[in-house]
Amino acid sequence: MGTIAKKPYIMPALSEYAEVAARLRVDSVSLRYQSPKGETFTALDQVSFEVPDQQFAVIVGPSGCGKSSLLYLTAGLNEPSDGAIYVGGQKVEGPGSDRGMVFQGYTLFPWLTVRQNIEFGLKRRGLESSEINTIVEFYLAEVGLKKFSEHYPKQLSGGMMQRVAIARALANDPQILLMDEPFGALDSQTRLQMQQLLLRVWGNSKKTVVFVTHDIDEAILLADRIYVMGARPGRIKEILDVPIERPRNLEVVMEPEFIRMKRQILELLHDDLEEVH
Ligand SMILES: Nc1ncnc2c1ncn2[C@@H]1O[C@H](COP(=O)(O)OP(=O)(O)OP(=O)(O)O)[C@@H](O)[C@H]1O
Repeated sequence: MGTIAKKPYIMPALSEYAEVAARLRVDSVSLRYQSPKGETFTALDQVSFEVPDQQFAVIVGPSGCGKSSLLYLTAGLNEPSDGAIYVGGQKVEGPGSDRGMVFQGYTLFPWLTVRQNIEFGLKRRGLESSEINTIVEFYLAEVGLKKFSEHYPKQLSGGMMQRVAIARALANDPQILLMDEPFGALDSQTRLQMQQLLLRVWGNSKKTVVFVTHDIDEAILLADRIYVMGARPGRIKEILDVPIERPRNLEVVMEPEFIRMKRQILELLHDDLEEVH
């Protein structure tokens, strides 16, 4: 008797840690589509993974493995048949401004100028006009479009439009940026420039990014971690950390580690193709 025991520090359960540390948590997500004939097609089967805060996650996989479906579910544009997705610990139950989206098709409002496109979400959120101005000026400079602020989308190149889309998404200060083949429609030169721009902007904003691509070079150049998917049904086959130092420039493709990873990913994708045939 006598000494009063100090109240012990109780460690949060592991799952609580996971929710705090993981900006995105995909928990046993399955997605089934119904064909017009009533047949069920499993697009995603029990997919589970986490993306830690501030990480650049890249999803690669063969065509039809469910990469876009996964992003749409995370965006809240579709609902999983089973399982759940959490962003910042909150279950996704519909679209929300906590998730910024940049997709391949140019999704700018054609009737609004570059400036108006970027400020659109900020106005809707009711921010003061001086604050809106500061944010818009910052992101115009970030993506190098200050001189084009009064242009309309049809006056811009594809790369410039995607720069506006990135600025617009980041201006809303989302928890996570979802990017579905954002550079897929660009010529190879512009694509390389956009990759460097994105790395610079991401380095400054340190947002969590989930980026879908077919391009293995692009995946290794950008990612902290690569999620390799397999098809039929869509699932995560392998999660690979990219142990290449940042900042990364185009020369990185010559590094032995880059070549080793590229070979590893190609083998994983090749296995998947063989499983189908
Ligand atoms: N609305 C839908 N109804 C039925 N099936 C669908 C629907 N949307 C997608 N699918 C199917 O689900 C699977 C996954 O599609 P998804 O577009 O997510 O794949 P993906 O990996 O992004 O493909 P890609 O790389 O070719 O864009 C495909 O087989 C596709 O045909």
